[in-house]
Amino acid sequence: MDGVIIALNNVSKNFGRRIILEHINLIIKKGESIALLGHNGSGKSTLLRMICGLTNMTSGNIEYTARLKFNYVPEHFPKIDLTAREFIGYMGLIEGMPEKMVNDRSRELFHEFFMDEMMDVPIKHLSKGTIQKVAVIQALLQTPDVLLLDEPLSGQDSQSQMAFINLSKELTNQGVTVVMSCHERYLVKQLSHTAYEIIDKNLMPVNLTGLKEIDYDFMVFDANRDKNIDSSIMAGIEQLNDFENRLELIVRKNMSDEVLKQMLKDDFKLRSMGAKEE
Ligand SMILES: Nc1ncnc2c1ncn2[C@@H]1O[C@H](COP(=O)(O)OP(=O)(O)OP(=O)(O)O)[C@@H](O)[C@H]1O
Repeated sequence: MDGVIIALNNVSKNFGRRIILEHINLIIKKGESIALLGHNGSGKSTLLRMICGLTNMTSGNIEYTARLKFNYVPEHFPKIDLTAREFIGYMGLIEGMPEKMVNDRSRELFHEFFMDEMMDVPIKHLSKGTIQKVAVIQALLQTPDVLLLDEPLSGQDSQSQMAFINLSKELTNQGVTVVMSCHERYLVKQLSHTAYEIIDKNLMPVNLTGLKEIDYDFMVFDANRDKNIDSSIMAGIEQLNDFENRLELIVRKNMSDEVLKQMLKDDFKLRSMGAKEE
């Protein structure tokens, strides 16, 4: 088939006697962006790791049409003493890049991810979302053929999520294939050409046109440590990002009025509100 670089044929994975993935078939094309959805523990990371050979499959096979350079960004990254700049510098040198090239490229990437201020902070003191950015920056120092990302958007504020989505589009335009696991269902249509959901050990295609029908609003409130969000509006909140000084809510549009009224009634102070950018 045209442009196919990886084909998973009937791939299954067991851990001990537990079946995690069963008879998975998946075609991956050059320059494609694929999102993997699925609840916690459904097997998204396992699938990503099998694609790049970090985890063995129990049965089935994976065909690669060429020798591919993979970069894999795990969900969890060790909390080390090195600063983000030092770490990226060492990784670039290990990859065999000239020092100037590493410095120029990393400065550019730190800037794109709003990390100029944090380059010299030891990684162990950075938040989960920021550490995830460092891992992504490392993976982008040299453009791979296939970039595998485990939940790159979790813990990121909306601005960084958008920066990441734009960067990911640039990469796929350059012919890089991006496969990522993602919990942010509302971002999938902007992020990916194709999406699958792992349901009951199987890979099911997600209808992206269907996802388009859900519209979201974006609300930012001042953080209020003394208050909890009322359980009656939780069903309308697609995602909640709790930052030190603010609370970001991605809200289903049809429940926006209800969510806003309840939040104001509960003394949360609204900072800004708008339609979620496409
Ligand atoms: N090395 C391992 N040994 C045994 N069980 C494992 C191992 N790695 C993963 N599992 C189990 O396999 C299942 C799938 O895990 P995986 O990390 O792939 O899920 P996930 O969809 O990425 O989850 P999350 O969204 O929480 O990151 C989980 O039940 C997990 O506990």
